[in-house]
Formats: sequence, structure tokens, C-alpha cells
Amino acid sequence: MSPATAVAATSEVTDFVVHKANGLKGLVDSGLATTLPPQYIQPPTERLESIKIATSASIPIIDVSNWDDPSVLDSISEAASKWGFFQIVNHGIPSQVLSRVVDAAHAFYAQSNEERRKYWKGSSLSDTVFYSTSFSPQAEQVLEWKDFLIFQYLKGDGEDDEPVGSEFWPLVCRDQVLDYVKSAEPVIKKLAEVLLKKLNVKDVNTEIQRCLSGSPRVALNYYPKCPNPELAAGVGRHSDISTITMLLQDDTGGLYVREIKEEDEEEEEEEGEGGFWIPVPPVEGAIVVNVGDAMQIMSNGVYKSVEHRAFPNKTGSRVSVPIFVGPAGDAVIGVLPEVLEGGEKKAAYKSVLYSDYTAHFFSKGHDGKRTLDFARI
Ligand SMILES: O=C(O)CCC(=O)C(=O)O
Ligand SMILES: [Fe+2]
Repeated sequence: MSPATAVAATSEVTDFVVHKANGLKGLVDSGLATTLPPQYIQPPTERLESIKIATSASIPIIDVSNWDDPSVLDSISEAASKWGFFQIVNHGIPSQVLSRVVDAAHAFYAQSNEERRKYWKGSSLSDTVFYSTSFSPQAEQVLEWKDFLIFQYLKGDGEDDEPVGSEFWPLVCRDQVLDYVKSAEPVIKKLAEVLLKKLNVKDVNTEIQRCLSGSPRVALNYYPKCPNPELAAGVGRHSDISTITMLLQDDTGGLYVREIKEEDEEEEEEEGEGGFWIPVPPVEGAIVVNVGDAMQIMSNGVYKSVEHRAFPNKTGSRVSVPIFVGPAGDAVIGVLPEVLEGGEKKAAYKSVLYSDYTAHFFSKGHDGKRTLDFARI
């Protein structure tokens, strides 16, 4: 079989993309994926054409130029409770830092298969950086139209030390990712402070710190242009397992967020493929912020970790760069005592070791908000 025929043959696609570590980018570059390979075809309920798009709702855009303004704090905590998602503008991260990290993501994927493959999960020189495809290809029924490069951001001992293993990060994007995280850190800190303040948490001790942001991860997500986007998903319905995620998206669009209905409150959240989906349009200079499962657990559901999904398109590739701010693997997360004080509310979640929670998330394909059941009482 010629290499060309090998790639074209359905049964060989997964092998070429996943096992031979060419990534989806390698498949698209081969020029042979002129139609969507069967393993990428989503069931009808999970396609863009069958979801109901919310036409009047939009997620809030919050100007955070003045963190001392009480109305900013109110807007953030309200958005985290009501929508689980918001965009922030005037956050102080220089626009060049944002555009450089997006360009750097393109630069990583523009390299040859051989060059990218050096970082493939399992063969990368450091566990703090790895390249992979889809979500959890070994556990998924249908593959997602996406490649990603993950950076695990473990701080060195000294204040100014570079993250552990960063000397092994790809040179085409290393400094841009480091600069982005460095500039984002004060914003992350502020967001966490505001959310905790509104929960009456006064003593943000080191243990809470480890639960909030013990192990940030950055992803360079790449959704190549897709021959049949109407049949595919870039990332399927899921909630993030982070405490908070700061997502930078390019100007392409494709992200949708589930609309929370009033009657979904009290854990009676909409399940399955129903409900309305709110598009999150790219806003120049804005960062999308969303609450993750760890924050929903710690806040006992006051803040909502909301389902979201992204679709690829036919005209070009799309890049997004989330920073998943999440607990350290060995942190035990549970409902913060302050949230229960003085009220008649009971804890809706038990305490869980975060590395167990993470392992559960990756042991299956994306399945909406089901990961949270792992911690639900
Ligand atoms: O690319 C996007 O807009 C969303 C990505 C996402 O949800 C994720 O990486 O968890
Ligand atoms: Fe996500």
C-alpha cells in the first residue's frame, strides 16, 4: 500500500493520527482528508446543525480596569453564578502578549510532523510538555477535530525561577507561553480573590491556595480547517475540571456555552443534548473566563461550571489558548466550610483527591457535566 492509500483507508486514519503521532494536523496536511473520516463523524444530536442557538442571550463582558470598584466585583460573582462564563476586557495583559501567543500556537503547528512528534505524549523529553490529539483518544467513541499542546506549569522553588522542565518546551512557542502566563497571573489572582471574597472566605491559607491554583496548565488548542464541519465537533460538550479557566480565543469564533435556566438551579441542571447554546463571539483584546468543576465543588454550586463546546469550520484553522487554573494533584478539594456557615444548606459534594478527579475525567470521552457526579453526594 502506498503511504497515500494508507492514510486514505478508514482503518488507517486513527493509526496515522494517534499511534504514529502525526496528529490531526498531519492528516490535514497530507491533503487526503478531503471528506471527514468516519471516526470523526458525530452522532446527529452532537452536531452544530441540531443544537438550539440562543438568539437573545449573551454572556457578560466585564471591564476590570478597576478592581477596587465594588460593581466590578458584583458583576464577576453574579456572572460566575448566573452564566458560569464571562469575558473580561481592560485586564492589563498587553495585546502584543496575546497576539504573540496565538501566533506562537500557529508556529508550533506549522512545523513538520517530525518536529511536532518530538513532543508527542509519552515521548516528550519532559512530562511538563506534551502534544496530543482529540481529547482522550484511547477512551473515545468518536474523535474530536482538534490537536493540543499542553504545558504543565510547575513553579520552581525560587520566586523568579522558570517552571520545571521549561528548558524542554518547544522554542517556537516557549517564551510566548511563559510571557502570557506571567502577565495573566495577577488577573488570575484577582479573579480568585473576588470569587472567594463573595463566598466569605477571609483566610486564603496555603491549603486553599493549593486547591485554587496548585497546578496551572496551558493548552495550545488547534482546530484545523475541516472538510465537513457540519458533521464534526472540535471539542464536545464538557465542563472544565479547573477552578477557573482563562481562555484566549482568536478571531474565528466557534465556542458555544450552555444557557443556564433559572429552573436548572439547585443541581437540576439540564442534562444531555437539549437546551440552548450561547455563542461566545471573539471580542478584540478580551479573555473568556469560566468557572470549572473544582470551583463549583468548593463553592457548593454557588458558582457554576457550565458546559461548553467548540465547532471547527471549513474556511480556516482556529486557535484557542486556555489557562486551566486548577488544584494541585495531591490537594483534597471539597466544599469550603464558609459556604455552609449559618445556613441550612448541606454540602452537595464530598471531598475528593484532585488527581482521582482528573483521572476520572480523562478515563472517558467528553460527556457533558457527568464528571461532577464523581464528587456528588
Ligand atoms: O477552544 C475553545 O473555544 C474551547 C476549548 C475548551 O473548552 C477546552 O480546551 O477546555
Ligand atoms: Fe473547556
